[in-house]
Parts: sequence; C-alpha cells; structure tokens
Amino acid sequence: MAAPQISEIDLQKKELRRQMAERRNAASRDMEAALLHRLHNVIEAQSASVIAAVWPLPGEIDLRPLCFQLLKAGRRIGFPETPPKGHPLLFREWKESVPMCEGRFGTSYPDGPEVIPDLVLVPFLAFDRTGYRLGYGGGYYDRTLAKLKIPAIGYGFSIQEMEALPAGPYDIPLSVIVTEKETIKTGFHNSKG
Ligand SMILES: Nc1nc2c(c(=O)[nH]1)N(C=O)[C@@H](CNc1ccc(C(=O)N[C@@H](CCC(=O)O)C(=O)O)cc1)CN2
Ligand SMILES: Nc1ncnc2c1ncn2[C@@H]1O[C@H](COP(=O)(O)OP(=O)(O)OP(=O)(O)O)[C@@H](O)[C@H]1O
Repeated sequence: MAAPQISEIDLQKKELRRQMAERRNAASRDMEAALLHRLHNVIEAQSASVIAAVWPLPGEIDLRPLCFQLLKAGRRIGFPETPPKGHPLLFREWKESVPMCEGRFGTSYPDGPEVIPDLVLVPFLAFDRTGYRLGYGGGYYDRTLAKLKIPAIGYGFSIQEMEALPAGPYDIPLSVIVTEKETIKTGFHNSKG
C-alpha cells in the first residue's frame, strides 16, 4: 500500500504546533480575561444571530464565560461536533442546561439540534497578520469555512503571532484576529458569491 502523502508544509506545521502549544500554555489568566473582553466587544458590534464557539480542549482559552454573556444578550450559540477527518464541522445548539456528549479527539459537543452559524470563532495555535492560522491539523475549519462562507474571527494570545505562516492551497484566511492586545482586520471577507 502507498504511504500517505505528507507535504513539506504539513511537516513545518507539525513542529510549529508543538512550540506554539507551549507558548499558549504559558499565558496568564489576566491575558485570557483581557482577550475575552476584547472579543466580546468585537462580537457585540456585529449583527450575527448564531455564533459558533468551541468547548475548550485542555490548555485552550475557555470561551464559556463569553458564551454565557452572549446567550443572555439574546444571541444563539453553536459548538462543533467533530466528524471523521475530511469532513466539515457540524454545529449543535448550546444552552446552559444542555448535556454534553463526548466526541472525537477529546472534544465535547452539545446534545442539541443542528444550527447553521453566521459567525464563527476560530481557535488557533499560531496566526500571522494576513489571517493565516495554524490549528490542530485536522483541516476542519478550512473545510467548514469553504462550505459556510461566513466571517471567521480568530482568537488567541499576541505571543502566538508569527511573521508568516506556511499557507497551503486550502487555507482560508481569518477576517479578524483578536488578541489580548489588539484587534487585527485582515481585509479578507469569506462571503458568498
Ligand atoms: N476546543 C476545540 N474544539 C475543536 C477544535 C479545536 O481546535 N478546539 N477543532 C479544530 O479544528 C476541531 C477538532 N479538531 C481537532 C483536530 C485534530 C486533533 C488531533 O489530531 N489531535 C491529536 C493531537 C494533536 C497534537 O497535539 O498535535 C490527537 O488527539 O492525537 C484534535 C482536534 C473541532 N473542535
Ligand atoms: N477544503 C479542503 N479540501 C481538501 N483538503 C483540505 C481542505 N482543507 C484542508 N485540507 C487538508 O487538511 C490537512 C490539514 O489542514 P491544516 O494543516 O490547514 O489544518 P488546521 O487548520 O491546522 O486544522 P483545524 O482547522 O482542524 O484546526 C492538510 O493536509 C490540508 O491540505
């Protein structure tokens, strides 16, 4: 059987993931609070009614306090269910009382109906100023953004910035990147048509 094809870009990304997870894990609670505050203000200025967030994996930024605030303000929240690799994410509606189910790769998703978000919050291990990001390597967000054509707001710490990330042919840039220090508009619009 032929060996799976691993490109040079995929190998560079693997090493970066390891380094950047270490940096992210060194961030303080104050940095996380500042980031959530900034993210809240950015989302408040947008009219999206269904916002896709994530249930945190170990070491990740916890968006749940922000999700509670958004729910109270009348927005709806979806969390991703992780399908087999090669497929886009599916989002299920989350409310305070909804039980969570165990999904692939240690992820958790709500036991709720499917929702189609109109704005998606995207975690990353690293980003650059043109809007390219490095995730866990599933290619899930690129496939999801290719399908949904909705704006993507990436969020993470300023120490996760890279001069330039290796961009593969399927990488879709983020429209906005929010760190604890600044809000970067990349000029990229992932819209229909
Ligand atoms: N909280 C959260 N949920 C999320 C994501 C995320 O980044 N954060 N995802 C973003 O796409 C999707 C899940 N994506 C994932 C893709 C690959 C692996 C994975 O291959 N994990 C390896 C080790 C990864 C590593 O540390 O190198 C494993 O579990 O063996 C995990 C999650 C959807 N849900
Ligand atoms: N729309 C797509 N169609 C086909 N292959 C894709 C698509 N999007 C991504 N891929 C492939 O999936 C693999 C993983 O992609 P990548 O390294 O960009 O993941 P990631 O952005 O780090 O992960 P995630 O989005 O899950 O956080 C790569 O080999 C990439 O070429």
